[in-house]
Amino acid sequence: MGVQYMPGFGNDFETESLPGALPQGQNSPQRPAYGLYAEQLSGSPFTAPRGTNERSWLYRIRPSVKHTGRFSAVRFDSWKSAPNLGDHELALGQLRWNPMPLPNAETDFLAGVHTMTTAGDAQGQAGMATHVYAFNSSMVDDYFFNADGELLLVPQEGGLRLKTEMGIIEIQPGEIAILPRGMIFQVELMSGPARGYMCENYGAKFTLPDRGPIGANCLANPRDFKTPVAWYEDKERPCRLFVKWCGQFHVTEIGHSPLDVVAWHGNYAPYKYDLSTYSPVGAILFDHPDPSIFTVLTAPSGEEGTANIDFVIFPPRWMVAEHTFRPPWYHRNIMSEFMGLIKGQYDAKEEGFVPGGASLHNMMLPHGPDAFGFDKATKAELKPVKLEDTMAFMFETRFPQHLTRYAAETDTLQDNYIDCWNDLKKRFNGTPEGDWS
Ligand SMILES: O=C(O)Cc1cc(O)ccc1O
Ligand SMILES: [Fe+2]
Repeated sequence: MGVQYMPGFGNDFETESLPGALPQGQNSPQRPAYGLYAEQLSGSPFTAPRGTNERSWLYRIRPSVKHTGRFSAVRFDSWKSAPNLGDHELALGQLRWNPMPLPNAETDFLAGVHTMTTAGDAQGQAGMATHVYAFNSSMVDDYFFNADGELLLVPQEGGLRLKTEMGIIEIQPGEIAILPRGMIFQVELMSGPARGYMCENYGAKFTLPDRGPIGANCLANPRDFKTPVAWYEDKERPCRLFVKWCGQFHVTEIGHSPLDVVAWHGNYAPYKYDLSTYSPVGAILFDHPDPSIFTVLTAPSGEEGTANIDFVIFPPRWMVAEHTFRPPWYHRNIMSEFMGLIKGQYDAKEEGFVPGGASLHNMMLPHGPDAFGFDKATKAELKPVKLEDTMAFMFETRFPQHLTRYAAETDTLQDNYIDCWNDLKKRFNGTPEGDWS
């Protein structure tokens, strides 16, 4: 039987993998069915307002206290947390990277995560980190949870099977998954090696952006978000649970799998989303709108309209704007923009920004189409054009993004990125027509 999901964003779901395992009418019966233990997992303070109050009730073979023995410190040196300042000497600049190579040595998900940037402060529960991952082996008896934030996974190559406490999620490139803070999970490869991007959100959870005058439909529609049905493994053999907690890693050895939730109900749960179900709304007469029209998920910061993180995509779409420079305009931004490319080409950078690669346009640093893209767009015949077979994305944050030493020193860093604007020539010649040759 394939993996099954329940549709909806932030619903109050209920699911059981054995008949009658989920109590009805109450959360904490004296003796739950099947001898299960009842346990609450709180994703918000008890007293959070209804709209942001998140918790689930899990009915499991063992309570979570049995899934942690004594902890000991362990290191994953390539996974960094904010604040992580001053560990490299690369000067400020607009930056771009080639794809992280797939590893030769056996590497699992935890070892394959390499942090590119950190922003804000994990302990202050504000900010984020951007990571790239590449790995070639599945976690077998190892499990993990991240107390520092929820994880947004964006595969670029290779499918992932995310076995979580609350069910199994399978994602391919073009899909994303969100694993809530504290959720225990294991990552398996579905076929070959995997590469992709991950955003770690230290702040308030991702939610759907308000649509304002767009109305009740389009952009990311709630029914296209999928939460897995309950699934468990009753596995008794030596296992390890790794934990990331305030930027440090710890491990505890247990004699069984912690993925033992037979039934659950609630609204704190992992989910996936297929980016091809995003219904973009854009310019149908003239001008290039702000990229916020392509926001899939937003993680608010407490200040209205000022996201801790916006997750934005640049999906296939028609370009029809008249008398308009159609690609992104030149830009300086108080928000900091980390971009990746899942497939195809990005219209502002047809060369150099390749699938699996990344770019960083940090707070107030100018960016925009390269000279080739500018030339092409200013000379283009403005008939309807479809941007096809493409999917770029952006993790945009209100906080400046600080490079890790890995990002600053890796061989994949392009040393000539800023040359892409070299050939933008002066067009001003004192005449109203300008020099558009
Ligand atoms: O290409 C970028 O860096 C992101 C971006 C996209 C867009 O549509 C408008 C401005 C902008 O910076
Ligand atoms: Fe920008």
